[in-house]
Amino acid sequence: MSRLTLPAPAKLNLMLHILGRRADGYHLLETLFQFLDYGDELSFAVRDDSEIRLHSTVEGVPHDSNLIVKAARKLQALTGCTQGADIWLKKVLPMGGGIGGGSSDAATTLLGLNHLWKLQCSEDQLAELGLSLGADVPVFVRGHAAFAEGVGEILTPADPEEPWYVVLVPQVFVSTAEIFSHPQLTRDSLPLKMRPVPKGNSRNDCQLVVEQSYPEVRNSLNLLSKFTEARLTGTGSCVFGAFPSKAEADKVLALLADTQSGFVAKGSNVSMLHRKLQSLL
Ligand SMILES: C[C@@](CO)(OP(=O)(O)O)[C@H](O)COP(=O)(O)OP(=O)(O)OC[C@H]1O[C@@H](n2ccc(N)nc2=O)[C@H](O)[C@@H]1O
Ligand SMILES: Nc1ncnc2c1ncn2[C@@H]1O[C@H](COP(=O)(O)OP(=O)(O)O)[C@@H](O)[C@H]1O
Repeated sequence: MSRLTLPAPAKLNLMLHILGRRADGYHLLETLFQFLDYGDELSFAVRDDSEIRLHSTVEGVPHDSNLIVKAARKLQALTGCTQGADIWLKKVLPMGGGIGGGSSDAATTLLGLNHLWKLQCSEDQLAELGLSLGADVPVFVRGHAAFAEGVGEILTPADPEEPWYVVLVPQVFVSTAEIFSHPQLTRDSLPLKMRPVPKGNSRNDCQLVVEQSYPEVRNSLNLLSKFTEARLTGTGSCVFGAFPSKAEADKVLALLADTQSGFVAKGSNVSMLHRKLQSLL
């Protein structure tokens, strides 16, 4: 049986402002998403029965709770598809790092199985289905860098610069729910009136609270700040800084390698998943 292998790229939140809170407790955001040419890898093979089997384990995540399995089952339910899938995951992205690994895995599953099962669901349908799995899934389904509003689901395509990034991975798990329920979180940023995001607006409103709660994150920010402006992505724990070339980013990562885990990756406004899918058509 032939396998379809697809990437599930990471994302960065190049800025993140919190404007308020909805009645259901979810926070209203303005954030700029960009992809990285770096991520997990998923392989899919069609099954003739309707089973969804993920053959790789993700630490701490039971099979049926994995966003990959949930995405596949939701797609079957939406379309009435009677085929199943064997799925393999090569996990590269750190979990709970604010770089969207779980959401990206879910989006790759939706697009990959839509292709393999020949469902012809529209991008709008898949993005809507994706939103029911997580606020970050739709941007991965769309595959273009975007300015996001609402809880992250109202997307306007954007084309920020595509530098090389050093991404540091502090060895702590930051819970998104914990940060969003923190009493000291800033929740009153004013909406931006201009697009693209004007210079000087790249702050992340979660950063202060995360730095206060996690000294490892503060330490990584301080170290990277010696070379370039360093910021938190999402609710962390990962921090990142931009460089004009791979060589410069590699050099900085090497200088920090004694105490820091991390990687170097190129920013990309078209996700590598979509580039790969395009090449299959
Ligand atoms: C903050 C962002 C920015 O990209 O990224 P991450 O750091 O998680 O990658 C996302 O909006 C994360 O969205 P998502 O990944 O769907 O969040 P979840 O883990 O499902 O949310 C966990 C909890 O955080 C709170 N939450 C989440 C998103 C949001 N806009 N407002 C919230 O208040 C809710 O209490 C929710 O139950
Ligand atoms: N395929 C998956 N990969 C990673 N995490 C997953 C996956 N499926 C479910 N999860 C759950 O989603 C949580 C958030 O994961 P992840 O998307 O990597 O972090 P973040 O939202 O901070 O970028 C994990 O802690 C895990 O419990």
